[in-house]
Amino acid sequence: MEHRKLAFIGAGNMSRSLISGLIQSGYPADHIIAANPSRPKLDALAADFGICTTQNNLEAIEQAEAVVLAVKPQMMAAMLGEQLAAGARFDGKLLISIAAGISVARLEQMAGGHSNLVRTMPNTPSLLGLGMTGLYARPHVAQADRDYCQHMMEAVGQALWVAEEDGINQVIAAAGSAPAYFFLFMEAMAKEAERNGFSADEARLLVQQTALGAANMVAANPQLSLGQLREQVTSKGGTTAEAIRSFNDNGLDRLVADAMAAAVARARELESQL
Ligand SMILES: NC(=O)c1ccc[n+]([C@@H]2O[C@H](COP(=O)([O-])OP(=O)(O)OC[C@H]3O[C@@H](n4cnc5c(N)ncnc54)[C@H](OP(=O)(O)O)[C@@H]3O)[C@@H](O)[C@H]2O)c1
Ligand code: PRO
Repeated sequence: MEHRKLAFIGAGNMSRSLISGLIQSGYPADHIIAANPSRPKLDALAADFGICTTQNNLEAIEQAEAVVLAVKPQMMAAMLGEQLAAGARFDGKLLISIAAGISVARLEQMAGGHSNLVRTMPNTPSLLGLGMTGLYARPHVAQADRDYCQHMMEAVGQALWVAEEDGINQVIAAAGSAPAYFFLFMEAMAKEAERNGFSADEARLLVQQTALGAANMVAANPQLSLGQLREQVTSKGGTTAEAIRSFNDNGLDRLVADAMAAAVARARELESQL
């Protein structure tokens, strides 16, 4: 992929995930700079990945061709306002937002009218090159800038463009927030395995290896539907059938649909507030 000078404004969890994945994919460390108000996360990024760091956002923005906006949504307006007031110029730069709940129209306002913007929604497995990212851009954004963002997200996992901006909120529900759903499910399983006599380490191993195996089975068998893979485990009159019956009797589909709808509703609410 093209190796533009890339700045991350905000060096938290998601920036770390993306930077780790990018470095693993061969992105040159001296082309990445991260800015953050406090030093510890910057020091860890410099030590772990050899990237450049600064506590001065403006310094990072000035030397970058592409700028990843990676602060919390609630901080975005203030952060961009401060940079503009300090003399930041975004002309000729590509802004890439990873923030939930801020529309491109609103970002454009926050960035002083700069409209070369791509809105993305990655997730934390990008850290391992196993991320899933949704992307959206308005029609005027150049193909070269779209390609750069897509290649960047493909360097840390898989990428999917959405045609309508609200699709980003659906990506949040199905991928951005979703690693946490699987962790929650695994936590519940590990708790029950512990209750049934396994040590914490044993319970984690049982759950972790099974989740890894199941996800890999899905990836390795594109010709099989998720339902077919489930059926392969489910012997007639056997144990799995009883577990699945219990999930269904307790309304698993409804629970999942409600949780995903709640994530979308919150994303839309943030869009209306920020
Ligand atoms: N985490 C995820 O799974 C995920 C997935 C997709 C998208 N996102 C999006 O990614 C963005 C960041 O989320 P996160 O989870 O990485 O949050 P986070 O871990 O809290 O990271 C945010 C970082 O921004 C820094 N920061 C605060 N004010 C700043 C400023 N004025 N200038 C520069 N940096 C500033 C914070 O520094 P201090 O801590 O030192 O104050 C912190 O390191 C959010 O917009 C979120 O919606 C997150
Ligand atoms: N983490 C962010 C949040 O919880 C956005 C998706 C994942 O809002």
